[in-house]
Amino acid sequence: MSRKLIVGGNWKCNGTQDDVKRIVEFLNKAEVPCTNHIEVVIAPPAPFLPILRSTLRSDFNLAAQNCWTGKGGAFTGEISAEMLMNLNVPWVILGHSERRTLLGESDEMVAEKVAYALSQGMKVILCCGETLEQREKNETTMVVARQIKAVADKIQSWNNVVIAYEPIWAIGTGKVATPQQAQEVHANIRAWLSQNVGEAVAQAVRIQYGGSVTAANCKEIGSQPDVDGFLVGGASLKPEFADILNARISIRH
Ligand SMILES: O=C(CO)COP(=O)(O)O
Repeated sequence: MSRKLIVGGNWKCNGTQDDVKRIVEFLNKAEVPCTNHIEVVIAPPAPFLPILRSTLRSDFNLAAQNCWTGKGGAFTGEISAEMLMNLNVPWVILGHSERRTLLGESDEMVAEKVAYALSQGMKVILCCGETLEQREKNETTMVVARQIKAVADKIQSWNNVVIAYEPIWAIGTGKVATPQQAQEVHANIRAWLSQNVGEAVAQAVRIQYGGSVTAANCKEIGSQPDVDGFLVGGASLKPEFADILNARISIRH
């Protein structure tokens, strides 16, 4: 089955207004030869969403990096899915390992967020991934399955969900997973979905790889059959992000 590629740029908690101008400039100039075959989703820090909405090219979409578990209200510091929809921000990244580990988001909380965002018509990039210690103990498959099961238990449809496999040991470390390591986990995620949700969902859900992706290493990882794109952190703030968008395409098409 052919799945449309999806590449995300997760800026995390980085950038100033000047950086935004500079980044939008190179994004708007980037030549992406075949937007029919690739979806691009940019996730700036929340305060910059409106300026990106009005200055970023319209064929690139926007994502928030988090949202609340339910309807907005007395939740100081939070952002609701309704607000994001109101701002024309259709995507949200949920369950990023930085939020799981630094802010204590549990599998259940992430699953609640995913279910609520979907109920409001949003599209979700659901992150999962193991620590180095878990990988060394051969727990990768179990950990990733547990993270995905929590969500599977709470949602009816996977139509608007993309999974991002981001091994924690590869995030921001320069230590990228080998193409074989990425492919193995992606194939295991698909096998889990096939057994527990259904074969059609397993074949249709897109799975991105994230963790130290650069223009130099993305071709090899992206050539794996179960890798449907990337979630890029550090390199998404640099002009090389445009090369990542193009590099992947030249392999499959
Ligand atoms: O966490 C990531 C994307 O969500 C990956 O970050 P880096 O590309 O900086 O390793």
